[in-house]
Amino acid sequence: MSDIENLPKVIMLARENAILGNYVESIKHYEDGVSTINSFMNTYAPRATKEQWKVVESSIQNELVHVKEIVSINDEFITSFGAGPKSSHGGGGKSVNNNFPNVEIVTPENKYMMKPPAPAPPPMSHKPPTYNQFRGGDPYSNPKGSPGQYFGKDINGSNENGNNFYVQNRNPAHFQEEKDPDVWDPPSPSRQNAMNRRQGSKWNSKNRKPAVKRVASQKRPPPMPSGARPPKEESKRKKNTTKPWDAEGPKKRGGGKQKKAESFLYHCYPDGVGPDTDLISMLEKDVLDKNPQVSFDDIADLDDAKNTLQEAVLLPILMPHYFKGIRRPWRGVLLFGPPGTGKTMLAKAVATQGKTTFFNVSASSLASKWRGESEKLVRILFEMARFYAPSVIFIDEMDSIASKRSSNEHEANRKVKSELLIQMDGANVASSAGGDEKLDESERGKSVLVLAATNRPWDLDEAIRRRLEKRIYIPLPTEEGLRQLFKINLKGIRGGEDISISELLKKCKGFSGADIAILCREAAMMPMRRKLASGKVNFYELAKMEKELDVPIELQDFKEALKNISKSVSKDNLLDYAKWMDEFGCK
Ligand SMILES: Nc1ncnc2c1ncn2[C@@H]1O[C@H](COP(=O)(O)OP(=O)(O)OP(=O)(O)O)[C@@H](O)[C@H]1O
Repeated sequence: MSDIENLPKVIMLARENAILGNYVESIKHYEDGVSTINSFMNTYAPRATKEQWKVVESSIQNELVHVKEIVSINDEFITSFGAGPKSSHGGGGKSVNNNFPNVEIVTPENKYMMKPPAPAPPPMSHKPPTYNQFRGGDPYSNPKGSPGQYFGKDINGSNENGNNFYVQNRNPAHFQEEKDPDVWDPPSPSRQNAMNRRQGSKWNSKNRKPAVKRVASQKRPPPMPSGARPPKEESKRKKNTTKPWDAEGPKKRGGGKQKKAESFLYHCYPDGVGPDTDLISMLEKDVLDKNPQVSFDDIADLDDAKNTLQEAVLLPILMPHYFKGIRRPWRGVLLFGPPGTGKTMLAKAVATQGKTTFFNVSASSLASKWRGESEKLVRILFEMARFYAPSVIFIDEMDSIASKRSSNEHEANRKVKSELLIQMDGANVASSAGGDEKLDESERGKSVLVLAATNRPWDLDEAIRRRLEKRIYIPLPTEEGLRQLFKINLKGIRGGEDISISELLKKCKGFSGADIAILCREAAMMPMRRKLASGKVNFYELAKMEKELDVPIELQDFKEALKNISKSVSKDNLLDYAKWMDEFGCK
């Protein structure tokens, strides 16, 4: 616990060191902070607060990424100007640069002898501080985008004289004669690299080559954005599909460095920093579900759907040679049906059983939260899925991003939809009709399956519908299904002798799996509610009676609970599903 209490102090040190240019120290403190949060989340943190801790962790990670970015750009700058040892790591740097013999470099000692620098040109990039600095921002102010601004309004990046250490020590503007502010220099190699990093993301549509289906003879396209540094030897190696979160993996392969290269982020950017670091980190953190842990046995009923999914996902992985040509794996599978019938559980079970990497994407969050970046996000998502293949990309609420096209549709929506179509066409390495014959051994079985779910299949865009080749109806549970649902939900809970399942089944006709789960939860709380309603105890006294309240659930409890709960799917709704199933569904 004491570690977590020290967290604010650690982060404060990390920020202060970043501002003072002591990046090694800063990174060390940030990493300490992140690991403190992680171990706290895994041990003491109350369940209810975990989401909030994740947010805190993510924002600290972001700051860490930016500090690393500054270090990397500084190193690059220093290398290209031959400025000797890597001063960006916290050292002072030389006062004279041998490549620029007539030009003094500003140090804290000689800074007041310098001429005021040329006014800064208009900012090109709205984001990281390093760009302003490379563009010759005014070092005697705290420029927009300085580390001070970057690390929070309450922290300024200045020393006691009001000057910004970082900018003073590293700004190329100081190395130059006074210039016409309206005339910009051509970018230096290092500046050009920096610009390319931001602008040259391969996921930006204008930089992107048209999606091409890969065949065996074509190797994976180079993942690095143009202009960024070439990947180090480690990441150039043949793709390793061992999951990075596999605890045994790195040990077997001998160390943390390799583990890094196996993550998609480090695969794209060997030093962990690049224009799309934020998006990749977000996807790795929020969308990549490392451990869905749902088995088919946890799911009641739905035998047909289970068999179809096993055939669609598991068999192609197990028998890749059989699933080629006309038997090639499905490109996409749609699970449709009323809400709360187990579609998400099925998708997770498929991923768990197939030991595939599971990407759990909620379409609405993809469309709204990342508006503007959604299209790029889709591209990175599929690229990441290919990297971690075999993978399952589960897109819940598919209708919300892939609804029918209309003339007054928002441009952003249209773009996301088109991107989805392009990516689905190229998603499955083994799905191209002719190319799969040429696939080499390592590519076989490394498929990416798009598994989509919707409660409104009739709203889907036709082109998307066509790519979801297998469309499986997930209906309300049958009577046997309801029986299994009670069994699953009441596992580990004592039931009174008087509970008649057949009586309950009659009352629960038309209930979904989610309705049954809620009913069982309500019934299990009834003894506690009765005690409270008797008026004999208050909340505090109740809290001391935990053992006394843990009594078997009785039929009466279910009857009481049924007064508060009713089915959530209407008959009309069921007719709509049946109609759509007749027209477009697969048996
Ligand atoms: N067949 C089932 N077997 C076991 N539990 C089920 C089943 N169907 C639903 N449930 C229960 O309902 C909850 C919701 O299920 P799930 O999220 O898979 O439904 P869904 O069909 O994806 O719903 P939605 O369409 O609203 O997203 C589960 O957490 C589980 O408790």
